[in-house]
Amino acid sequence: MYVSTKEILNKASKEFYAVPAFNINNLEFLMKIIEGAVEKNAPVIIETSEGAIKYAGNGDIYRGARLFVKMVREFAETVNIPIALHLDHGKHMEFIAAAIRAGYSSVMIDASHEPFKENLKITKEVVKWAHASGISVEAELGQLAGIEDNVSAEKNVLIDPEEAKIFVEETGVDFLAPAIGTSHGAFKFKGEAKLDFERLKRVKELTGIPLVLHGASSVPEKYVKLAEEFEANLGGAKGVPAEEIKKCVKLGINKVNTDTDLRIAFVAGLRKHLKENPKEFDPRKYFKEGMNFVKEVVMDRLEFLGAAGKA
Ligand SMILES: O=C(COP(=O)(O)O)N(O)CCCCO
Ligand code: NA
Ligand SMILES: [Zn+2]
Repeated sequence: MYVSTKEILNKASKEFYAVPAFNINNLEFLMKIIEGAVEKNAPVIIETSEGAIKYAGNGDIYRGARLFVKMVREFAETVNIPIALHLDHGKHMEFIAAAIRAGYSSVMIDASHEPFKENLKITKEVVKWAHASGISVEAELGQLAGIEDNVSAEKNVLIDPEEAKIFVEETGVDFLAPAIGTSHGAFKFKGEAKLDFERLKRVKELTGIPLVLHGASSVPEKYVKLAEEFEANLGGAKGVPAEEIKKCVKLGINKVNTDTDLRIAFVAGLRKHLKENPKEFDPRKYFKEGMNFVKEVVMDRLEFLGAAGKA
């Protein structure tokens, strides 16, 4: 079923589990995410960045958004698990407009780089606009950047729980992404992962709404090593250990954004298959191994987040 993201996340928030939000840019990743979620009988959120929409629409934003809605709806309407489609890191109004018009389940307005008052103002407007079309909204407070030696980067990027309370009350936003020390991509921490759990706990207590963890890829050793065996150069790649993410779920994280792990899993399989099958030129064959690794990551994440069996 194609459902609202709010429906999926409110249930997760009540029962203290989390649902992964997997980024896609193409059919292949979408196929394996859905396959994995069906096998785990789990809800799943598909998300696309502005870049993915530009890529799919070959520069035509509305066409790209529409294409993803049609692809995801086609899968959702033929399987028995709840599936939502979310615009990730909506920063420009034309993408938010296209996502709302195309029929996305939810949109993120990411104005976290703006000062608090400005972020609040912009988010409040987008909430009014999206809610008028029955679409839920995610926003971000604080900025995604690692914690170096337990103090946040000079820009004080971690979320302020008191500000979060005001922000949620004033904007009516449906879910919130608190910056607690993670960052995007494959090189998240210099030393060990450092997340500010106390801060997360406070934000949940003061806002009481579903929370989103960005930069939540674990960068599993298994796929990094395999990719490097086949000439990839991912030295220094480091993610958030699953145990740390599970602690975040216990403290109120309900949506866990995952992009990098799928990319690394896929490229490991692709590199391996191409190297081992120099005669192969059928994409349905040489994409297979990487697609199967994507499915492995999907199923493992659905399991450890507690979403398995919750469809
Ligand atoms: O928060 C995340 C997931 O971040 P990651 O998968 O890199 O940990 N996203 O919003 C996905 C898009 C960011 C680029 O990767
Ligand atoms: Na998002
Ligand atoms: Zn993110």
